[in-house]
Amino acid sequence: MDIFKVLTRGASVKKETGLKAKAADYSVINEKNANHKKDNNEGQITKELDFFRNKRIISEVENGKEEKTRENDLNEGDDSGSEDGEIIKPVITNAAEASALRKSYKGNVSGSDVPLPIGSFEDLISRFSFDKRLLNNLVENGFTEPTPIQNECIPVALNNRDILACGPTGSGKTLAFLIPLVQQIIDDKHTSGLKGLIISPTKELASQIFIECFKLSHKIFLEKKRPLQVALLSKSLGAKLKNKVISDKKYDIIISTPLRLIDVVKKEALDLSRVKHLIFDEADKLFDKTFVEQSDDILSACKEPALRKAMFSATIPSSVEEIAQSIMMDPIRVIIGHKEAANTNIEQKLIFCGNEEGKLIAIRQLVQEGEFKPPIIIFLESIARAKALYHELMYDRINVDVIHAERTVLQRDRIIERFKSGELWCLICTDVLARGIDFKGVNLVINYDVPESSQAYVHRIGRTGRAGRSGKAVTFYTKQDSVAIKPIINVMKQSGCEVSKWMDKMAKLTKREKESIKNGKAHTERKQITTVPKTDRIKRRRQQEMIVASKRRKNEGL
Ligand SMILES: Nc1ncnc2c1ncn2[C@@H]1O[C@H](COP(=O)(O)OP(=O)(O)OP(=O)(O)O)[C@@H](O)[C@H]1O
Repeated sequence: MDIFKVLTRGASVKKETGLKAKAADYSVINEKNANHKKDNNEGQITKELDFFRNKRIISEVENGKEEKTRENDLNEGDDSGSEDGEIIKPVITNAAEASALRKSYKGNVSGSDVPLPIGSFEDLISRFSFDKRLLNNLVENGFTEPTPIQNECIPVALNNRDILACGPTGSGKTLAFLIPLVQQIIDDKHTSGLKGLIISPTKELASQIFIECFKLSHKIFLEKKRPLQVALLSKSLGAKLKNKVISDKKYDIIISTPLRLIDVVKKEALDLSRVKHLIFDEADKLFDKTFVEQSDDILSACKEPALRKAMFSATIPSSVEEIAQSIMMDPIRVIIGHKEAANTNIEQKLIFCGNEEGKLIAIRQLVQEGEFKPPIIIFLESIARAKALYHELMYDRINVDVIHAERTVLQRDRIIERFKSGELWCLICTDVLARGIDFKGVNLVINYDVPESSQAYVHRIGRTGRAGRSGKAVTFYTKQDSVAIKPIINVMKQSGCEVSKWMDKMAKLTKREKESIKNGKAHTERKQITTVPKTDRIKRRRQQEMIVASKRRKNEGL
């Protein structure tokens, strides 16, 4: 069967054999690996985020139903602590072992009194009296060995130190801040109220962090057999807090976007004065011009003198480092890999398309050549362009949908769920999904439009090649991208990709060009996306208008 037919196959075909089986089975594309992939992905989909189950969890947490289940769980026995006296020897016991381990994953850790990294999760038991229930939750979720960013950041946080951490996309930064946070809440079980606050730039990412945190704190009880309470600050929870339907003392950890949090704090519905651990995920985004004021407001509302602060991202430009150094107390800086590079599991490629029409032709060529292997994410620079490409690819009968800020939360959730389950093969989006979102099996990322900065590029292509998997990223560029493409070539070089001589020569940025990129002026206005001749477009629009008018007449009973 040719690849184009496979791609344009509708969801109805999948229903015959069941969603999971189909989601797992890209067999037509890679027949050799069919069985292997099927086994892997089936497990992954059931274990991974069943999105509607997650939605239920969010609302059950708000409505308190979850507590009942957890109370029942309590009767199954609390095996926290290490009362059985079993002593597990830490794997990393001295500076020489630490240095060898760091060398193996190109870790650069600096600051005063840097603690030894952990060599395994078991190390935590002997070194930090780690909660066994928490360790069990890690293992039950399939996390048996720490990733490098976790090797380093967990002991730093458990030593109650401020952290500035930078590690590749998809390398496990979420657990690197969640594991010590949950342990610290357990250790602090005698004080009630909000102690841990995690800030994320988007709702989707906040929701993903919440689910991870929820799984990690499963069956963990604090003083008086009270379950550890985690919440996502959703619109409805915000309203309940404002109306005092729920007490703001109820939760131990809250995950939120900046604006929603500030809204609730300003209405005095949530008190941040006792927060002891404040974590900024995607910190460079939260301290750029879009969010810096809100982040500052949050910092001011957290009045606890011993407040521990942590910043995590795959990209930390020097401007953010400066801010971090000014707001943190004697921080430890953890860098895994090269700070300016992308994840080395991603094969990166540039395609010159000449002009805008050339980009559509390039996509069709990828399809023809069998390079368009789902699941695929395509990034564009604006909502209008994302919508336009969606219509073009729909017209080509590709199994595609689009996410951007104008779609409702419900629409966005549904599309993400369909993409995660494998029902939807190609997802078009703006930068709203560029950061943090963990779609595990993405095969290919296409930058239909050159991203506005090297950081945006690293995050966009980081939606593939996650958790040790490999992935591909293709960036289209035209004559008008001659400046904007330069930082991308530099990232490719830093990530160890082969760069031809002419590309290398082209990558050198003048002072003026650097300035124009910094001010977002490297792009000029792009031409509309379409390969359909103007007369055909007018014909299509007229047809559409006639259909709408006919429907309206029918509704009006004419
Ligand atoms: N110790 C571990 N063992 C196995 N898998 C892990 C481990 N830690 C994290 N993962 C998995 O790795 C994937 C990527 O993790 P995560 O989303 O935290 O990456 P990230 O570094 O925050 O990426 P990004 O920079 O894109 O936000 C997730 O699917 C997560 O479940």
